[in-house]
Amino acid sequence: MARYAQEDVTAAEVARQKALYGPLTQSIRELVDAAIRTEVDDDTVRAAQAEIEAVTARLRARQLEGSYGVRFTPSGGSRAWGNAVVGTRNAVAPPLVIHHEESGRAWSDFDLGAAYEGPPGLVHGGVAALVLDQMLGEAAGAGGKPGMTGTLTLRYRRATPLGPLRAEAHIDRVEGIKTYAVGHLADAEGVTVEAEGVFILPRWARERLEESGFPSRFE
Ligand SMILES: CCCCCCCCCCCCCC(=O)SCCNC(=O)CCNC(=O)[C@H](O)C(C)(C)COP(=O)(O)OP(=O)(O)OC[C@H]1O[C@@H](n2cnc3c(N)ncnc32)[C@H](O)[C@@H]1OP(=O)(O)O
Repeated sequence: MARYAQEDVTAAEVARQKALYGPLTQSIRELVDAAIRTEVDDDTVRAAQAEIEAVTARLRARQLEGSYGVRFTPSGGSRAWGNAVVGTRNAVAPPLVIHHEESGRAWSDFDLGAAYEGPPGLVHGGVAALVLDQMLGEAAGAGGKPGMTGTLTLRYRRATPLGPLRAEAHIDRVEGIKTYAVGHLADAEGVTVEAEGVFILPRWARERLEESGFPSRFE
């Protein structure tokens, strides 16, 4: 079963894999967008489907048993390459590159295309929640206070258009194992969705931290 794991891998190997899988993931994103928007004839669609199935079979020739998990590297970094928002190997993830500040701040400029639509031309509310959950969690982690989302509250102030967007978050306050973070999603006109959440270091992590120095911050 996938979980948090410590792996013995060099920085050069991580870089090699990133250079290999990053472009693969981007190609699959392009494929998803193309499948939504194509207007080619039926035979071309069927031929494309057969080719995609052949590629899928090739990739399945050798694969992990479960999901990717989160892997800690000897240098103290971590890889969450299957993550639904930032995973390097996850084409379902919006292409989010998140920047951090140790003061407990995170932000990202990104573009959401046709694959993230809810109402016509607008970002799906669940996708906005997905992005903001991660963004608030990253702010908590950047401040050295990571946790699982306990409660996340969103206010959709106005519709978010597909296209270029910015998400920002910061730690509002810390109360022991509970980190309160706030943030928002914005388009060029200003804020569209506001979020606040509490991120809690779960009991099992607290116990492991006490026992074996489980990393208390992610890099
Ligand atoms: C450089 C930076 C990189 C950053 C990388 C990191 C990125 C990561 C980003 C990831 C982002 C995405 C992340 C994801 O997607 S995380 C996935 C979505 N979240 C979950 O699945 C969480 C499921 N729930 C749990 O695991 C547990 O219930 C948690 C961990 C939440 C608490 O279980 P625990 O066994 O520890 O709880 P406790 O009973 O000892 O209580 C402890 C305290 O907490 C208070 N409480 C309990 N539950 C809630 C609640 N639901 N809301 C508010 N408060 C709650 C409780 O009253 C008590 O407070 P107090 O009475 O002491 O005051």
